[in-house]
Amino acid sequence: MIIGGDKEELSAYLGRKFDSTDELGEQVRLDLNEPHMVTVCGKRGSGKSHTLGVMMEELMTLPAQARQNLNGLVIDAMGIYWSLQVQTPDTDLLDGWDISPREYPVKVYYPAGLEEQYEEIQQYFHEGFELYPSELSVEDWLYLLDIDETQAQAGLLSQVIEQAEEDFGQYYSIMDLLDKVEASPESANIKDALNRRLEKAKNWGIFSSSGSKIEEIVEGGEFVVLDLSGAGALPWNVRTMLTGILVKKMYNKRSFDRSREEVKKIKGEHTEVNFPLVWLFLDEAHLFAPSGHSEPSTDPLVEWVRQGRRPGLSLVMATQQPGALDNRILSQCDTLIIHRLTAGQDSDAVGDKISELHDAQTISHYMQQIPKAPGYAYAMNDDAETIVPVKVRPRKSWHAGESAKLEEFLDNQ
Ligand SMILES: Nc1ncnc2c1ncn2[C@@H]1O[C@H](COP(=O)(O)OP(=O)(O)OP(=O)(O)O)[C@@H](O)[C@H]1O
Repeated sequence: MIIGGDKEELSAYLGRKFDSTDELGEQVRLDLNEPHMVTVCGKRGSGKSHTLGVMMEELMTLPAQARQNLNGLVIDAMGIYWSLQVQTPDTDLLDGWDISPREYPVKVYYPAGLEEQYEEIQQYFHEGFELYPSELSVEDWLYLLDIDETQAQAGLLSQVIEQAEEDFGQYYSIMDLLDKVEASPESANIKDALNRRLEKAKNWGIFSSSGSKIEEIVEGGEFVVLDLSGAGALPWNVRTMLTGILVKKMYNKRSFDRSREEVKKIKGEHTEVNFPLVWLFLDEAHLFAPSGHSEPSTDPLVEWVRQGRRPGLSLVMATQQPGALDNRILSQCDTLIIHRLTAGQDSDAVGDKISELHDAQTISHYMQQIPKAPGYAYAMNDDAETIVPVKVRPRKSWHAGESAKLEEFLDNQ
């Protein structure tokens, strides 16, 4: 069966149906033809990141003509999806699934200024990305540098940004801002305080002039992993800011391109995609769009899930805590993959969503039936009348989300 569609060649092999016996049943596939907003949820260790990895693998095996018009983009805050490039060593797990180990041609980007830290592992981490400081508004900077707008530093920051824009247009660096601070007639205390904060921002490695601009990395036919784990250097608010900027840019570019395609269609002319359709993957989504307070990525993500279908934008998110996710996002999701959840706020959030289905039981009913082992889930789609029990297939590539064990470091391993 294909959840949410009917074209097998444009669908993802997610896994096989399970029931109360040990036998697995028919294939369960997910539609990839239309844009979808997918939430994968479940408690720690239930198999969410693994399921995201399976969907990434499936996107990369779509027919070539489909693939060249889409981009798969993983915002990888945990630094675990680079391992799609390595085939799984757990070949025993593949028995009975009719699949073989595989490596995938993924391009991994890291913050350009952190090149040295990534040197040892550059076989799998290919290229740096960078952002111009001018991509951020004065308000963004105040937020990132943790400066209150009533502080004197805020006034100085806004002045130096204005001066840098006058002198260099959009092409100024943090060094230029530091020079302007130095030349300012402000008191030494205020200048020192702002300098310290700007120096810190320089060390994040994203305001470098040696990498690719983030919008240049989203190309048709490519599968891109943006490693925001940043060798531990990127504070969380920088990750959410970067995500917000990137999501907003992709949304704007793709929306405009869709209008162009529609005009061509009306004129009966052949259309080609300029900016590709995007499947965006986001793990730990509740940290990027939390309920209760707003992060810089919240509004761009809400807009993406609300308006993304027309321009062909999809989102696959994973979260341990669906109850902590902005509920404008959960309510716009058309597809849910529910791994094992514990009772409480998170089950309730998902329970509300599945109660929209005609024949659904309560969430606690499903959680009583689900096996304890990782990889079991229930899948539902707004258009389907049912909720489907599925054992997610094993990964063909290496899953890097496993816990580090001491035994790995013993000589005889
Ligand atoms: N469908 C599956 N088949 C086989 N093994 C699986 C499957 N799903 C998950 N696993 C294994 O279970 C373990 C936990 O999976 P995973 O890392 O995806 O959990 P998670 O829910 O993302 O956890 P966390 O919330 O801690 O990130 C891993 O060792 C993974 O290889």
